[in-house]
Amino acid sequence: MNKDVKVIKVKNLCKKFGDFTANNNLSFEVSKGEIFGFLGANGAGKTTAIKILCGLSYPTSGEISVAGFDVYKQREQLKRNIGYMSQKFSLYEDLTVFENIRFYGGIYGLSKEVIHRKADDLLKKLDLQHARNKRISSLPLGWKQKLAFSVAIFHDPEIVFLDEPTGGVDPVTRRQFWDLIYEASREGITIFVTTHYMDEAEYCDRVSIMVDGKIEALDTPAKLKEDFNAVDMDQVFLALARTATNVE
Ligand SMILES: Nc1ncnc2c1ncn2[C@@H]1O[C@H](COP(=O)(O)OP(=O)(O)OP(=O)(O)O)[C@@H](O)[C@H]1O
Repeated sequence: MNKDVKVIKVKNLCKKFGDFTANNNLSFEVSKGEIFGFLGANGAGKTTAIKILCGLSYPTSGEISVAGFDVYKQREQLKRNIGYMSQKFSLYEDLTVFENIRFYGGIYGLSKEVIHRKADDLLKKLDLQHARNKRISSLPLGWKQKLAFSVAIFHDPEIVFLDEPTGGVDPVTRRQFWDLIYEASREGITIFVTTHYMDEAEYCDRVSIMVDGKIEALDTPAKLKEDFNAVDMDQVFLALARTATNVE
């Protein structure tokens, strides 16, 4: 990780839907190659913030740049320099493995030659050569997710946004998925990930925890555990949720 290079800069981000404030004055920075966990209970405001960081929705106010691009004025450049994967939006089930790779590679403007070369390398790395011409719908969920992640970074983006990428898969497959995340991070890709699995929160370099639209804690998992006198991230998370309930 290169701590000097900040690839995400967020200052006083607010997002309102009418009278309701979904993101309340968020400020944070993410370094190049960092694995940044973006946690919060259901409805805390994570997806709202991710949509803004991906250039899909405008903030109500705040200064935000992603991969060096302004989220108000440079949305198209921003989108070309990021990758995105979620549990819901992922690969086309009716297309084959290779057709999906070719489709996404084409969207990002990669040439036919580059797509073929990189697809060969990718399928070899994932040990999925035999599945090249199989429809996505016929693959196990764990393979789909690894493939979806690899496709999301196929165009070598600066940052990849992962919105609950491992929902519904078993712990062993999730661990393998995280090996791919570590590898991408070592290659300099910044990882911005949301998850409801607290063991995954432990794998992050830093974690922010949002409660009711506000970031209530942000640090390394080790420091958060120390601050909250907790044995694991589950306890940290619960302590914050409890504080929020008491305030109400
Ligand atoms: N377009 C919208 N109009 C009005 N309210 C919205 C809109 N989008 C989101 N919200 C509200 O903003 C709050 C935050 O939603 P958001 O989807 O960002 O939460 P989340 O942390 O991603 O939750 P989850 O973990 O369930 O995905 C919720 O109360 C939601 O109902």
